[in-house]
Amino acid sequence: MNKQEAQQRIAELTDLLNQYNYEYHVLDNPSVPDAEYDQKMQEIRKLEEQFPALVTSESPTQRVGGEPLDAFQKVQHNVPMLSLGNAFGAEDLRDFARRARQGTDAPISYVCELKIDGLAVSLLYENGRFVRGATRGDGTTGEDITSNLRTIRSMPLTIKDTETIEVRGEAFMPHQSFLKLNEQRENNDAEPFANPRNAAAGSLRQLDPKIAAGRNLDIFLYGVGEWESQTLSSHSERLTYLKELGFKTNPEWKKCETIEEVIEYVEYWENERPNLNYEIDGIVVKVDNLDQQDELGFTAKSPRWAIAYKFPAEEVITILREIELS
Ligand SMILES: NC(=O)c1c(N)nc(OC2CCCC2)nc1O[C@@H]1CCC[C@@H]1O
Repeated sequence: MNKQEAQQRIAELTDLLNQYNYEYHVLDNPSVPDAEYDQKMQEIRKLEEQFPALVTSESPTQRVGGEPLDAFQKVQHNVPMLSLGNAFGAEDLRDFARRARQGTDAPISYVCELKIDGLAVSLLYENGRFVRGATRGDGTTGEDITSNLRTIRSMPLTIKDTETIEVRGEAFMPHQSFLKLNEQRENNDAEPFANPRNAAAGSLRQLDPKIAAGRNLDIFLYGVGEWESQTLSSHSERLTYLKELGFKTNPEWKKCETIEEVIEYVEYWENERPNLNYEIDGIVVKVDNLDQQDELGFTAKSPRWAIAYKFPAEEVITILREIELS
């Protein structure tokens, strides 16, 4: 096979393997057996060994980077990554709705999302390629953890939209991965992680991407920061668009026309929470219409158009789950 043919075959394999990866890690619905995925990964690795000049950063072989970093670079968030005010009961949610109604004339509809208990991250794509990943940090300055975020299999290395778009979400460690990791750590006399959030944060702060690659991290995307075109008019349309682009969005989000509907959603998930295979610490409630979000604006550190309804701490349930699995 000459270089030209190898380049053609590498491109074919890259598209195929990225599709298989998407089906397995985002749709949870693989169309080919693992053996076929492994066989094609073997084939592209061999071709890239024969023709090193043909290796591109989008190749599925490049998910797990090379050398460990010496330190993380700082990243400035041009659009601040804000935190959320809290609500602890239905009345707090009704107060939130009352305040929102004072800030805008049109009727308000909401979007409710499970509040994933992980690490808020920012993913920057340029010309359809993942170019930089960062932690939220203090909201304006985060750390560049691109090489670690690349290792999250459910995160696409390329998307079909070629404009500059910064996507935001929560990186997390699913329960099964957390329990398995702590089992390994205890077998190696290492300190177990207290909870999946700490485990995810600790994994993404490793300077060696090979360590993060072994931690079975996952990610749900829930918003955008910088975006060249900003043509959509609601948050729910954004969630739909992110899914179309191939991002993993949490399937449980719901558009609610009234705050009473929001309260029903919150009560449902307070009961349903133990049946999830990842940690949530509440529900995020957002005003859906983006113009209304702009009208409502922000306080010093959080939006007036969003609030976090907090569930009581889940330590007890986590311990019970460990007992049940041991
Ligand atoms: N953890 C989450 O699942 C989550 C979410 N589903 N949606 C948002 O929306 C942002 C947008 C404006 C302010 C918060 N934030 C979330 O988590 C935040 C990020 C920073 C602090 C919280 O963890």
